[in-house]
Amino acid sequence: MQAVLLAGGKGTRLLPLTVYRPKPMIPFFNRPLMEYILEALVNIGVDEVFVLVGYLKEKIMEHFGDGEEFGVEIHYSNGDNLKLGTAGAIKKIEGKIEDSFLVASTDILTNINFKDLYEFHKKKDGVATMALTRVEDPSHYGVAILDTDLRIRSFKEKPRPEEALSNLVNTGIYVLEPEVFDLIPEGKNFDFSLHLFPKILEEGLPLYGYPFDEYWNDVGRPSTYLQATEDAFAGKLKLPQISVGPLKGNVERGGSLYTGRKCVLRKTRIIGFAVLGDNVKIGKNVKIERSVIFSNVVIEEGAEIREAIIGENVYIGKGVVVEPGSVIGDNAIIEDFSRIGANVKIWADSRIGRESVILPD
Ligand SMILES: CC(=O)N[C@H]1[C@@H](OP(=O)(O)O)O[C@H](CO)[C@@H](O)[C@@H]1O
Repeated sequence: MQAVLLAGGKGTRLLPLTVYRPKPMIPFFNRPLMEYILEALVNIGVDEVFVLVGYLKEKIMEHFGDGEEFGVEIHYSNGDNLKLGTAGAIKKIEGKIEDSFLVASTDILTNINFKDLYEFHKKKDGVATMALTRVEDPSHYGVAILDTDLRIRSFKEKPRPEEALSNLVNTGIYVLEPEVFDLIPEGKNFDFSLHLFPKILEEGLPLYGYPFDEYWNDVGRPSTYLQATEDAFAGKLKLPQISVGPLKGNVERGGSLYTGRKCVLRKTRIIGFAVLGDNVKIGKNVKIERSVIFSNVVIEEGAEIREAIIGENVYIGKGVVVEPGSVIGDNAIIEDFSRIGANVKIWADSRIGRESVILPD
């Protein structure tokens, strides 16, 4: 079975974490995000994957290589997929697709049953099937309206609240028939949601919706990334090969901890959860609340990190306070007793001198 992974986007909403890594390489429980979806596809028998790369593609190609390590044959598309849009980029692999194929974004975490989705598509026999989930606020997504046979009757990308006629939204997961290639123009910017699906509907071709109840989260924003982390600890999002459990050792009780290799923690107070990458060194009396800290980070005595994401190779000095919603880019140095206010993004490679206060706009 063949699949296509969309991995070329710039990940703007996750800046500054995407300054030096593309979104599919953002660590989630210390593994690149894309590994989870790749593994789920391999588990249902996908044996050939085309990864459509663009922004910082070398990082993805270096990590996933020819796919052997992941039990799958991986090919990468060349060229500038950013200009072509999601659907325009798949046009390039037209000649290589033999049968119905799965397409998925790489910035999502989901427990969707891909096998069931694929079988649904085969049974309905449409030209495309879009996997759908229910959300409270559909205005950030593509919204579908289904008839009783689950055929999509209308689809609107990011509608205004008054235009959103359902709360069933596009999850960025599709099954397509090779005939959709005929609808995609060559070398032109063409997007799945903005162009391809509207065109399928316009031409009166059968497009089906597959609503599912299993976990799905778009981790393209810092808040949804932290929410997915919490959901994994709560067991709502099931992560294969990763067991997340309650605190052990000399870490104070009260929160959940997941660490990579070679981490050193002293008396650390965890509130909610903390996820650490490899080689994170944490000084005495540090307080971490509902935060994710990437690899090679040092956090000195008495610092307080609340609801934040801390990039790789960051140094956090003594008594520093990082307030909720903040994101600290790779290699940043935050010197002793500084305060990073709520929702502040500290750019990669920044240096914040001691006792500084960085406030939101
Ligand atoms: C233009 C486009 O591809 N829009 C998709 C896509 O939105 P982004 O804002 O591009 O992430 O992913 C959403 C699911 O995460 C989906 O609901 C929407 O239809």
